[in-house]
Amino acid sequence: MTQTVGKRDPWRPSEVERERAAYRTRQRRRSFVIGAISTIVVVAVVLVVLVTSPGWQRFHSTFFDPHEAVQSFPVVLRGLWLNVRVMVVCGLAIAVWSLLLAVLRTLRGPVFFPLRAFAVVYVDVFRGLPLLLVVFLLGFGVPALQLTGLPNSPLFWGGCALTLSYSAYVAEVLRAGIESVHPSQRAAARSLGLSYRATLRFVVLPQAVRRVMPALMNDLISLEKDSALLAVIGVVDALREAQIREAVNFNFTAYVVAWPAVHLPDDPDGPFHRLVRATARLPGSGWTAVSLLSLKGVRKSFGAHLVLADVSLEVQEGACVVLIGASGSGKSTLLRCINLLEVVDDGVVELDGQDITDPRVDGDEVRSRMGMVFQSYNLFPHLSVLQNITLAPVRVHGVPRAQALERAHDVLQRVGLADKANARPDDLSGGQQQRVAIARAMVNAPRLLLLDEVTSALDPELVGEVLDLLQGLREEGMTMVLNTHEMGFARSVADEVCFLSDGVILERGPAEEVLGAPQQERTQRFLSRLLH
Ligand SMILES: Nc1ncnc2c1ncn2[C@@H]1O[C@H](COP(=O)(O)OP(=O)(O)OP(=O)(O)O)[C@@H](O)[C@H]1O
Repeated sequence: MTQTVGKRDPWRPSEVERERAAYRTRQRRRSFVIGAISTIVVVAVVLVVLVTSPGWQRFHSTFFDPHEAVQSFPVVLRGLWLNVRVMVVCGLAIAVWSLLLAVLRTLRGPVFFPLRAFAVVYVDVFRGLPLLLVVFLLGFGVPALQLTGLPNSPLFWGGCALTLSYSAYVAEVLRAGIESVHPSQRAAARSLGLSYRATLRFVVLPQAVRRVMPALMNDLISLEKDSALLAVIGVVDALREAQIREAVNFNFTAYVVAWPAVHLPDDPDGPFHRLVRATARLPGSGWTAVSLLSLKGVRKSFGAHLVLADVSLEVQEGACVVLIGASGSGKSTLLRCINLLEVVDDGVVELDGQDITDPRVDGDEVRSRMGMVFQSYNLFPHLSVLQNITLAPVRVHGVPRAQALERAHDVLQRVGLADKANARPDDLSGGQQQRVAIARAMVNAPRLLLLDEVTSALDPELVGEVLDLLQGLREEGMTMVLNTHEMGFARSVADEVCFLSDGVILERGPAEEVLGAPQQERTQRFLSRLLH
């Protein structure tokens, strides 16, 4: 346990760090002020040039003179208003339809083949057809069929043409965004118990949309400009009005759019301790060893590559089991199978006596009872530390937001990062990010904590802070299964060490036995390689 009484708190920012942060804030403010002043100056210059130009009177009377107005609204502006309405309504329809197409295209597995195929064909067909042709076909073709029940308005069909055509392009942009989000983000969300839909909504899409925003803005501006094409089927928009007025020979619509510190808890009766004890140990003063997790004959392969051949393991309530083994021996795969992030080919995984590999079991619910921490943290970069931690409690467990925030502050305090609640993950050091990831996995007091090489992405000096934290959890009785290459850490936390080789647990036992006096020749070789 780290003792901080009488010493500088190592997790609090130093004077130098505070000064650097203040300097960065001052720089940001200065850039903002310079940017704002430059913008105002440029806009003012453009306005002065416009208003003092020789053609200003004609320009003004064309667009703003009330004598040119129909129904007290200047006709060109009336056309522009139509453009804006088309853009808003079509924009919304395109957003919904293209998102659906993009998601359909990213579905995997043979069950979704027809939906995926539909989306592929749709996108290819509509991207191949000239927009003008679609406008003609729908704007003239459908009303000509005189089908009962369908509107005859060219504006309606023109809007449909824009929506159908643009959705194909926007769907591809969104798909690129969705696929650009690293799979580890999905794994992290699923490990928190978020359903496929919730993962898409709260983790994948916010990041995807942010990345493709510039491309989406291009499409929105193009949509505004292309709404002028509806003139060919008799819709009188701003450009058409302007042509009728013989006033301008530039695309007014486009112009308008362009303006427009690890403190291990000092208070063992504090809320965090109680939370952990309540779930990690059985009630009463005594410690009753109960098998929380049980693996029987687990088998997993990727294609022809057999990774787990036959793994059986019992993890007692409150125990810490450490998996060791050569790189590629299947340690991470085993953790992912326990967390149902991978589907086992054969065998049984039981949590609290329930067979969680049964296909009828709700995987999201099972995952929400476990916490998983990943080697590369897998924090959600678009959310603050606090939002990362409260996402699962609020969205999966239905905890009221205020209560979730309170819990989040508790765990942040616990991992020594109370002052980083509003920071973004990218603004934290590796060790701090990993502590946030542990806080995120801990916030719902999981029955079981899975830790996948949580220190291997860290600099040696940052490793200590994470190991201290895990050591503290271990002492509080949290049930943990972890894999690590840190043999010192394994020795200090493990109740049992399992050596994985060739898809099986080749040797297991108390840390001092397996690490100190291994029986198997392969374990001896592995350990001696680590030491030299
Ligand atoms: N999704 C996947 N598709 C195909 N092969 C995979 C996949 N995930 C893991 N593997 C393979 O399974 C084997 C075991 O990988 P795993 O990550 O479980 O090993 P590990 O023991 O955790 O290794 P390390 O200590 O290097 O992290 C490796 O050969 C890896 O290439």
